[in-house]
Amino acid sequence: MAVRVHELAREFGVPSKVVLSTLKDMGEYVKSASSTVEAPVVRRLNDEHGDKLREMGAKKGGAKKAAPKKDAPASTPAPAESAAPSAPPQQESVATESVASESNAPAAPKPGPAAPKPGPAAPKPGPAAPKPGPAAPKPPEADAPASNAPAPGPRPGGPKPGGPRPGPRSGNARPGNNPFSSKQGMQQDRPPRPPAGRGQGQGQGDGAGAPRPGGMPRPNPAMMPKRSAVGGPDARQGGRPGGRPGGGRPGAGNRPGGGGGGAPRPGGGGGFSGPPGRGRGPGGRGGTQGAFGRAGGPPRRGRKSKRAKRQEFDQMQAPAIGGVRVRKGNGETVRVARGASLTDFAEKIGVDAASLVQVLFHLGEMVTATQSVNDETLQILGEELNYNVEVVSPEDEDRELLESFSLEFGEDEGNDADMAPRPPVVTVMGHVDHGKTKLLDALRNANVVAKEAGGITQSIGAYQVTTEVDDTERPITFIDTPGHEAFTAMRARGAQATDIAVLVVAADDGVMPQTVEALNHAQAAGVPIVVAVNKVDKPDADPSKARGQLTEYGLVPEEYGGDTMFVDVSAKSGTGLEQLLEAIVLTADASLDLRANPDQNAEGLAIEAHLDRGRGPVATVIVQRGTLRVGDTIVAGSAFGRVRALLDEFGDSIEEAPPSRPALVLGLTAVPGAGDNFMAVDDDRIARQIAEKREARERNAALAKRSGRRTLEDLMREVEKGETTELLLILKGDSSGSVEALEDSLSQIDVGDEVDLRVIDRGVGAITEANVNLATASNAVIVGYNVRAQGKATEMADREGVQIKYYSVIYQAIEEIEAALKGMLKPIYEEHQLGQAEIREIFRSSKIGNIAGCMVVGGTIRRNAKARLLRDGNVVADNLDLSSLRREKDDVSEVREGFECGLVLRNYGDIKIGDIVESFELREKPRD
Ligand SMILES: Nc1nc2c(ncn2[C@@H]2O[C@H](COP(=O)(O)OP(=O)(O)OP(=O)(O)O)[C@@H](O)[C@H]2O)c(=O)[nH]1
Repeated sequence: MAVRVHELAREFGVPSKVVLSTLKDMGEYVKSASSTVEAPVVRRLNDEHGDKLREMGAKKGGAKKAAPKKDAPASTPAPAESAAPSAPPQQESVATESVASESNAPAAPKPGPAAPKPGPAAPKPGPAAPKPGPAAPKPPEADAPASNAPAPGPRPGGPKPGGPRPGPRSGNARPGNNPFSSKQGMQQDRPPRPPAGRGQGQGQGDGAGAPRPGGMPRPNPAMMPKRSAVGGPDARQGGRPGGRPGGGRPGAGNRPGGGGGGAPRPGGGGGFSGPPGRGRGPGGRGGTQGAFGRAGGPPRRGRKSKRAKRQEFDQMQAPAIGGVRVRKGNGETVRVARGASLTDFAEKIGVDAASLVQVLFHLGEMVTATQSVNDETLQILGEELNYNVEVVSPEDEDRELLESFSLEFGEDEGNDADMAPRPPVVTVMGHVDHGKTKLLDALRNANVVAKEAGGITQSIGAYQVTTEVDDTERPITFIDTPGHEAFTAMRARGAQATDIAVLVVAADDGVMPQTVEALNHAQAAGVPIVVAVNKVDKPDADPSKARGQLTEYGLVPEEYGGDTMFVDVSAKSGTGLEQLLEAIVLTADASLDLRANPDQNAEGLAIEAHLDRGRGPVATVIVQRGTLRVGDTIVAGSAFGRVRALLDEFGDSIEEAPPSRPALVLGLTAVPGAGDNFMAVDDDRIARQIAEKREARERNAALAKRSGRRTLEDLMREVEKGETTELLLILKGDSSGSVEALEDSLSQIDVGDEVDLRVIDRGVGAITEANVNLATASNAVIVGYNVRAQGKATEMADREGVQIKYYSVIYQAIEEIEAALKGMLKPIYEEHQLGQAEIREIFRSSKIGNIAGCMVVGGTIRRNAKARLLRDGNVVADNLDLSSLRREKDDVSEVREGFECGLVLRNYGDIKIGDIVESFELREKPRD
């Protein structure tokens, strides 16, 4: 990645001290000629001073230093000619351009910024004459590469064929000369290697004509017969002994000394060819010669331990990608959990995670070893390493886990004859304040009153009501958490509890943004919708407006010839409720086949769960198939236990819960999450094992997430650079549903890319010391939703300066957090003009510099404001300060139009009569 100063100096053909001083001028502190310079600095050096340095080099000792480069083509003309007739002229141009291309080379591997900056010569295929410098010393070998000349290799030092990123991502569209391509850098299917052996094929055809430099260490015979190829073996060799420490990691086509190959080495190794006769140091990372080993010379013939030899052999087997050696697979399938980190993947394929980080870096992606990476990245990495990566979703994983116990979730047992009808499960959604809660209450109460006078329902998260349709009692299950947040959160977990959605639209308000959101969610889930036009009791109610509006979203009322049932209701006065229930039943009958096998082990979903002081973990489940009975052993997410009691929405004990029946379950060992599936199993042990495995998996996932968290130092660095600001939150709530709903809503807050919000932990129950601990460590804010801090947590939070915010209304929490995020945005300043003064006279003072005698020609000149100097309408100096502003002999803070004044621009003396001094202020602009 980095190159040493003296190597840079050699490259430019100037003494090291020239490079040193140039670097110093650039503000880079570099100690000595052997200090290393990082890739971005090399790039800057090249960009800003490259030409100058090369010129100097050419003048000074051009013949001496630059000679190898310029001479090289001359020393290899024969091969080039024989290889490709067009080569000679091209070689010349390559030779002359090589410097230019080199100048970009160091930047090449840097994926982001470098990508869009294709080196001028980069795309030019110049296979025959890559970095000729090192080639010169070994002309006899030149013929070998010559035979490779036509190979489409990247031009040396031109390793930026559009940047690495697009390459791998675009699959086949990878540029042909992409040194990172699996077809190039790592290919295994290379043609047999000509006996000429060493010195040929600098990775990838690029090195043709550029034999291995004399000093290329250790032409280890062991590596010779293996892997054939144009560039193949050399690519490997390049990475091994030829590599340079750190920056070395030369690899396929990257051997710097060997002609720069594709020069994908970040930091410039590829661009700055090593001195002829000098190996580029011992192997890249992991090279057996020690990353900081000898700087060249003849190979040492010292004894090697068996282990070292073994390692070396392994290294030889390992192809290199952009200079990184990673053992490649043979197309094996590797299963990786979704969101796995490189460490996880590395473990699976038995390589070092750090090398995968590097490979990805070369592929244009910057991730840490423990950071979770997306599916696409895993696939790309797999492709590059010749593995067939199968990303396994948590659902798949869970399915497999259950399969390992010969269990299956989600399928009814038996055949058609075993199926019995089940009631529909309904979720009520709609815009805020349109009356969802009131409607749910009204439905519940109306039904209760009708049935058993005095029965008071408890909120267990769901309830069942009955209605009579065609003389039959038809039960309907309502999920009592209104709003689509919970619905979506569950869907995100692959759980779908809802059969039908009731979309509540207030007749006086019509369709609103969340109405549309809700209907989109329902439609996306393929859930039929019944529209409840609510608040029809209101004088300004206009039920037909909602009908008309919803038609535009594909919900056409039956009365308009569509197939969506619209019912006018008033949750307040109770009108239309029976019709609504009927509409639900009819819609279910018309569009769904709601049947389940009641005679099997129960399966379903946990829709709510919390920790009850007296009763321990309690969960509301909705049975989807089978029948849940007291005494059953169940596993729900990572909780398990034997059902101690089942309660219905009246708080009454029930013995069993058939399909679609919501029930409160007591007896679990832990609180499951909303949306977790549950199933009854025959054996306690199985339940425990499944729960434990799930818990371990969750823990690992959480750990991976946490370790991927940026450290405070990272954060500070980023803030300093003005890159991102992040707000970390820990959410605690009274139930898993509310926590999930809150998290889901928070994730939808959008304040642009500058600021990030991340929930690093969440849970049900009081805020504990452990929460405060985590918040302290990660500088997070704790949000308590309907919960309080427990024990010493408050004290500890005060001591540690951890902020705890309490809320009992979700929207308030969201609003405040959104405001906080906006507060974290850097202020936007806008310029505000104050006035202009014309310089009429200049007084020179040896003490305070040039004093401008001015006339304020417009507005006001203010001392504490900023100033700029205009000459003939052009800005000649900006962002200046006034060190003094005087009227007559008095210091003043401002001078208005029409008055004369004397002013001094701080640290700026280049003023002329007739110049205009403009005074302006930067005012903070409130964000919308
Ligand atoms: N006049 C009238 N007012 C109603 C009706 N239904 C609900 N309201 C009122 O509308 C307001 C909002 O009702 P909620 O049930 O809280 O609405 P919501 O959709 O659940 O609101 P959020 O929970 O905030 O999303 C309350 O003041 C209700 O009393 C109705 O049918 N007629």
